[in-house]
Amino acid sequence: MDKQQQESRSSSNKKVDLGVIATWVKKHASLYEAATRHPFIESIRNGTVDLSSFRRWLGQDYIFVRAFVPFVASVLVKACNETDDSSDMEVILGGMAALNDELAWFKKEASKWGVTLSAIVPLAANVRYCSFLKSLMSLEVEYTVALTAFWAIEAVYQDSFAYCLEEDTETPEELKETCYRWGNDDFGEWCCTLEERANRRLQMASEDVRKKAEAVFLRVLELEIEFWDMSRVGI
Ligand SMILES: Cc1ncc(CNC=O)c(N)n1
Repeated sequence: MDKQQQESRSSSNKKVDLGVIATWVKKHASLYEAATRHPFIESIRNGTVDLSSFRRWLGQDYIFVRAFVPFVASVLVKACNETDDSSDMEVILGGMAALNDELAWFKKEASKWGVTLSAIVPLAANVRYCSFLKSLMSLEVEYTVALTAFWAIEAVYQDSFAYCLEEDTETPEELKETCYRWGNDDFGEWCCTLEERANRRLQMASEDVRKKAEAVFLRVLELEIEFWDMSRVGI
């Protein structure tokens, strides 16, 4: 193999290694950072978090997760119908199983913080996010697009809460369990697997579907930022 061939080969290998999603995260780094290093997350990490903000986030997130379950179920149905590879189904099913524990955890955590879940009224940003999830459940939304959204939604939480658990942070002891729920290494690895599954689909997708998936990724980041913003609304 001559030198030129080697170079083109190594540069194309590099592209494959990076993956479509990693190139998007790089390309939209400032929006990604705004979603994963939000002032609410920074305040947990440096210990200045206002506990009424935390309570508000907790109640709103319970409502979100209840809407998230049927969305994930719709991704699972699409995987079963459309993919040639059963690994996707297994990864998605793992995510669904975790949501079962998560709903129980929210109830336990809410009672610890004196938050009455049955009395929570969804705020505007939450309503917007939940209707976005609903729109993604449509049969017209391609599996690859829905899978990318699923990855993005999970990755923002994983990245944000793992950041609060890094060494030499001031995260309050009583919030560590919450951070650990999404910031733990197993969830991190599961998110990487989900990213790989999404990358695989994106790579074989048409330009049109890839464009739609990128737009959905950006919309998820915006909605996550608005969701974190909600914690700051004074009541
Ligand atoms: C607003 C929002 N985004 C992502 C997650 C994480 N996924 C499931 O728990 C979440 N709980 N809430």
